Amino acid sequence: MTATAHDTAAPAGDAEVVLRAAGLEAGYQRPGRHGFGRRRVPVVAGLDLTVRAGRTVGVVGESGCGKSTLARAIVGLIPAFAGTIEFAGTDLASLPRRRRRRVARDVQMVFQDPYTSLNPRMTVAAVIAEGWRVHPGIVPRDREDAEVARLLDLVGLRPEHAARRLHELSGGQCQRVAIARALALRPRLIVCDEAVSALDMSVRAQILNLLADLQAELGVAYLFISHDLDVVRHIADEVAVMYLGTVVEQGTAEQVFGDPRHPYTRALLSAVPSVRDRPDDAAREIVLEGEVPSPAAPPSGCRFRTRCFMAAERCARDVPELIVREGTAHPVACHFADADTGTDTDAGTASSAR
Ligand SMILES: Nc1ncnc2c1ncn2[C@@H]1O[C@H](COP(=O)(O)OP(=O)(O)OP(=O)(O)O)[C@@H](O)[C@H]1O
Repeated sequence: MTATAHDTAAPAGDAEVVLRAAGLEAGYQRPGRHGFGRRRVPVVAGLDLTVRAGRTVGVVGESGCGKSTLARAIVGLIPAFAGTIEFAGTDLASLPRRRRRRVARDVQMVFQDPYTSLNPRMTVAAVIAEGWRVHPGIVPRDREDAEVARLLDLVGLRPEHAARRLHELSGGQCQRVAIARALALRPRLIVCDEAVSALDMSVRAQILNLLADLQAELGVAYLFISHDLDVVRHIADEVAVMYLGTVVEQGTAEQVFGDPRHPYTRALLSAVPSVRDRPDDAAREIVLEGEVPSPAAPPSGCRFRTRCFMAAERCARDVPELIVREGTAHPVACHFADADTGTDTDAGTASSAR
């Protein structure tokens, strides 16, 4: 792997905002109590997030914390229950379905498994051109073959690949096709949901480098969702740490990896010393006990408190806002974000503070 994206990137604050989610709630419907009616379960709950033009925001968190649900809400696969998803000045969350579909071409998604997200029996050319049927006027019909060839070249495939069917390609080649398909609509933002997780290490590095090159060339922004901190460390300019449907810490990659302030971020990073900016300084491993609680019955106050080694009485009462606090340089949703528990905490094991 080459230099990480944020080694060379310009400061985050100066680029235009392409996506801003505020107080976002999204999730699923479940049968109501005693089997009557249906009730909404907000898996994403009051989430704030900003993505700037041409930048990459990595979203990390344990399995089940709502990363995929966030992705699905942003691209419009599921509706928002509340809050806003402002994209280039328009609130996508409040648009009627039809108009939303029109804006949708600007926000594309690449899924983890191209074999299930795309039709393996279709030719590569048909997969790439499919979006042009839904959003006519992007490429004239008589220019489509040339545009497919250009997109294939862009993602490192040969023109001959156009006639092949997806099931004839390797996983890495399929993911390149999925990226070409997303780029075919000339989006400003691509949501990558575990887009390299199913790939071998060497192919993974190739696809990450491809994404970085495409960003430098086209200025596309990525919301890059991954449970793999090493991958996010490599590709992200900024990092948002998610726990039980909310962002608990967000900052530049240097801030989050070099000076993690939320106890949940500290616990995640302590398990992967290779991603720490200052590995010598890292706390010994903080073992998080238990699982992420059900989004249907989240803890009161701070959602992380039931697994937190720093939890106090106040945490059960007051919801901590995601704000820059005294002693922190970036937003953290913890009442005790300024407490120094860095190297020598008594936090060998997360105690329960129920
Ligand atoms: N279609 C669905 N219907 C009901 N609940 C769902 C559905 N999809 C996800 N959930 C619930 O939403 C919560 C978050 O799931 P989500 O897949 O968004 O998390 P994640 O962080 O992406 O985890 P993973 O990396 O394992 O996919 C989980 O409690 C899950 O059970």
